[in-house]
Amino acid sequence: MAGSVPAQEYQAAGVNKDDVLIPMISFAPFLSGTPAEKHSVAVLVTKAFQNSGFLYLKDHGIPPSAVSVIFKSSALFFARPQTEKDSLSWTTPQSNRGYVGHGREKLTLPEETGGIDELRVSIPDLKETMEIGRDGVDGLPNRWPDHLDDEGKEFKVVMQSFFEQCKSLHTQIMRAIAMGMNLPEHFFDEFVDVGDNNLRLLHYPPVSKAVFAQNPGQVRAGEHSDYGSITLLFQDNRGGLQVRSPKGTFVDVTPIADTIVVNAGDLLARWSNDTIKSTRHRVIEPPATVDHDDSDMYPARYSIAYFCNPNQNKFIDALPGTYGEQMHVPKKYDGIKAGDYLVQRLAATTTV
Ligand SMILES: O=C(O)CCC(=O)C(=O)O
Ligand SMILES: [Fe+2]
Repeated sequence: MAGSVPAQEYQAAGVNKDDVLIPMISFAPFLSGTPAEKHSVAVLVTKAFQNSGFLYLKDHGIPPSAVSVIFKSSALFFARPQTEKDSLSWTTPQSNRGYVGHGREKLTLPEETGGIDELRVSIPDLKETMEIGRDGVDGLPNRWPDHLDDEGKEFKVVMQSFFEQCKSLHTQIMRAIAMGMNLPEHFFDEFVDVGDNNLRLLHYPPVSKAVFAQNPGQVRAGEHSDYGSITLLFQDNRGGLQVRSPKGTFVDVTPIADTIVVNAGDLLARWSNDTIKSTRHRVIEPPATVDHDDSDMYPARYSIAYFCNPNQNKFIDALPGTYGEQMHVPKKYDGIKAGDYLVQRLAATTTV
């Protein structure tokens, strides 16, 4: 494009190992740059989704102060007595809202779901989560702690506000993908405007090092891919997130301050006729290099995942330009309603 800014200017090293390239991309030029700058960033973002399925996003418009408020509020929530958390329990995959206690979810690969109950008992994920959905959906209330105390009221306010900020960023990133795929910039707007997204607060409690020594298969969160369009992941500085490389090794997605790890989910991969990759990832005990203390416990880890989805009622069928006789590329999947797809996937990993 004439006058366009070289793409490299917005891209710095993130992770580059074992054929996994996770670029660091500054989003500011997309949000407020010239049309040429915007286009350059859109191409970079789309390439990252097509290449490793992962990228680090900086200058994304969500202020660090807002993120730190959410982490604080999340830590306060998980510090509540177990009985209070249990009173806000997650109920069904359709609702996907509420508190999920330790060991209740076991993230797995699709081919493993037959043995989910046995797996959950033998090597449960070492985590607890709080799931927050779009507010105001008939019959599917969020499990807010606002009736408990002032801290619970505050929790509701800050989470609602963060939910909206992340929802806007989802729309912007989908606009970047649309441009990068030579679709009209606002192509996806009508697919994501409802905000059928899911804000998941994660707490991986401190865990004895012996647990990992005794169970070679033990992880903090099992290997899986995400289900929806994209995930916005905010991590603390503890580490442990890894993606699976094409070589089959696991590569650390090292925490980088003030960035969001953004990855594509299975539904976006399907929508793109697999031109975009939904890459498997997991959370292990942090890499040995970080772990030089003498304690026999690994400290806690907190993270926040905002799972973005197309509107539940939207029919997701292969995107224009991703298949066709002229390209000699067949359409790989039947169309499916977004809500049906997501409920099927959630039902496979969690017990009611
Ligand atoms: O905690 C993390 O860093 C990742 C969690 C995750 O991948 C998930 O919940 O889908
Ligand atoms: Fe994930």
